[in-house]
This record gives sequence, C-alpha cells and structure tokens, in this order.
Amino acid sequence: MTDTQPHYEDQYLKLMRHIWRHGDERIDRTGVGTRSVLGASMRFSLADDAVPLLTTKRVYWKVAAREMLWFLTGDTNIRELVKQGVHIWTDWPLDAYRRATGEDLDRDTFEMRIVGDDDFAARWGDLGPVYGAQWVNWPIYEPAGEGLYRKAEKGRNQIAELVEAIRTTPGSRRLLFTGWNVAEVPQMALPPCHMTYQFQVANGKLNGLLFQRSCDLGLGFAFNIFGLSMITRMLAQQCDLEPGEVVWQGGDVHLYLNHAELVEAQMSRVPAGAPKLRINRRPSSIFDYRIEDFEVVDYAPQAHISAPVAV
Ligand SMILES: Nc1nc(=O)c2c([nH]1)NC[C@@H]1CN(c3ccc(C(=O)N[C@@H](CCC(=O)O)C(=O)O)cc3)CN21
Ligand SMILES: O=c1ccn([C@H]2C[C@H](O)[C@@H](COP(=O)(O)O)O2)c(=O)[nH]1
Repeated sequence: MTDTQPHYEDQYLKLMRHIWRHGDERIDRTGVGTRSVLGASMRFSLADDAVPLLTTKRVYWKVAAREMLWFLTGDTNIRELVKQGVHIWTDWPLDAYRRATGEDLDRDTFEMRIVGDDDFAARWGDLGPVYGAQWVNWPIYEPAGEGLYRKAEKGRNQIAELVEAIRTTPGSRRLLFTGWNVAEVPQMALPPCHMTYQFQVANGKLNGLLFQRSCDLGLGFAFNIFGLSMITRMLAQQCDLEPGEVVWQGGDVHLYLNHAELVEAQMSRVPAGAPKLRINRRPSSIFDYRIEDFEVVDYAPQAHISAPVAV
C-alpha cells in the first residue's frame, strides 16, 4: 500500500489534528484540561474480518477485549479484571479509597488487596451500577401490593433481548442497548461514556453504531472502537449475519493537554496495514465467548506510546 491511498485511520488522525489545533481549551472535571469539540463521526468496514485497530501506536486490544467480556458478565467489581492483569479501571476505586480513608495506598498494594481479600474487594472494588449492570440486568420494579413496588430479582437483559430481536425482527429500528440509566447515574463511579449501541441489518450484514457522549481521543477511543467492532462481530456471528460496518459518533470529543507527546508522535506517523479480527469458535450464546476465541492477525503497529489517564 502506498502513502497516497486513504487508510481507515486517516479519519482518526484528521480529527486528532483538528481538535489539537482548533478545539476549545478548557479545564474539565478532572482538572487536567482538554481541547474539545462537540460532535464527530467516523466509519470503518468490518468486511473480511477487518478491524479498525489504530496502527500509529500499539493498542493492547486484549485488554479492551477482556473489558468487553467482563461487561457481558454483568460484573461491576474490578476484581475479575485485576485478576486478569487488566488495570484500566483501578484508578477510580483507588481514588475513592484514598479520599475516604486518607491513606495514600499505592496502586499495586491496592490491587493485591482487591484480589486477596473478599471483604476488601466487596467494599472498595465496586464501580456502582455501571455498564455490565445495565446491559444485562437493568433493574425493573414490580408491584408489591398496596401501591408499593419492589426491585425484581432479575432485571432486563438488554443483550439477550437484542440477540433475539436481531434474529426475529431484523428490519427493526429498535435494535439497541444503552448504559445510560438516568435513575442510577448518580450511583456510578463514572457515568457511561460509550453509552448507546445501535444495530442495523442490511443486505444480510450487521452494521453497528456507537454514540459516545464523552471521548478521550488519545486513550479511550482506541479501546472503544475495538469494543464496538468486537460486539458487532459477536452479534453478527450469533445471528448468522456477515459483519458490515461500524459507525462511531462522539459527543464531547477531546484531547487532554497532558497528552501532547502522544498527539505529536501519532500525528507524525503514517498509518499502515490492515489488521484482522478472527473469532475462532462459535460459542452457543453471546455470553459464552472467552478471550481465547479472539485473535488479531496482520497487526504490525508502530511502537506503543504511553500517556497518563485523567481520573
Ligand atoms: N480519562 C479517561 N480516559 C479513558 O479512556 C477512560 C477513563 N478516563 N475512565 C474510565 C475508562 C477507563 N479506560 C481506560 C483507562 C486507561 C487506559 C490506559 O491507560 N491505556 C493504556 C495502557 C493500557 C494497559 O497498559 O493495559 C494504553 O496505552 O492504551 C485505557 C482506557 C477508558 N476510560
Ligand atoms: O470508555 C471510555 C470511558 C471513559 N472515557 C473518557 C472520556 C472522558 O475523558 C472521561 C470521562 O469523564 P466524564 O467527565 O465523565 O466525561 O473518560 C472514554 O473515552 N472512554
């Protein structure tokens, strides 16, 4: 491939350049500061197993894949992630722990306690009713007599219902799930960023769209676009459809001011290659995938660039 042919990642670099040059600079919730725009869109083909992994830096796609599988279990405690060596959610419970106790525990010790101590994990490892809880167990309430209501033992499983809906009503315009449970947002460690996923069947292919209300373009995006592609591929496989394309739509899309090195480095690099995501087994349901089922081939990215995460 020559440099003059468009590469799927050009869209990303173009948006990065635009935000870095023209984004509105402000102090955000984290105090780090961002340059930001409202509204952006990108689309990527999933045909022939294509997957929109960034190539201008190495993306640890297995971390993102483990996170996606964790969401699908309905779990909201970081313990299972930490056990698998996934550290991307640790900073939020750790921050809550430090603020509550005044103890300046380091991250490794905190993670060791989360894994080794049941009570500690239960008390400090939970993120509140975030993604997984809403995706597979959205709370519902049932009448308990005398005008009273109680929380039903089992909530709505949006993912199971979605699989069924894609299979039975593929022409539907209601093929979606969302993590944005207005009533429960205040209890979440972080309100969902990748908040609404919508799907469409066209020509025997499944297309997936994500609305992400808030996007850390330097760090979170690489994971979010992989996650969108992965869930679209899994749903397609479960519904006997071919993968079509994914559409990503961002609300507040921003670059953190302390990501200057990453931004400059990525903008100076040229995207190359066409990685593919293989799913090597057809599990009996959307909830039975394992990390070993996924494989990325033909991925030869440029070197990883680390950048601090704003908490
Ligand atoms: N500021 C911010 N950005 C995010 O992307 C983000 C949040 N907060 N809060 C919640 C989750 C956590 N996510 C994260 C957190 C950290 C990394 C991160 O540090 N990624 C590094 C290394 C990953 C690793 O070593 O495993 C990377 O280079 O991708 C990525 C996503 C995505 N979300
Ligand atoms: O999957 C994710 C999760 C989080 N982010 C980013 C987007 C923002 O930078 C922060 C969240 O802060 P808010 O103040 O709640 O918007 O995390 C992401 O990009 N992807």
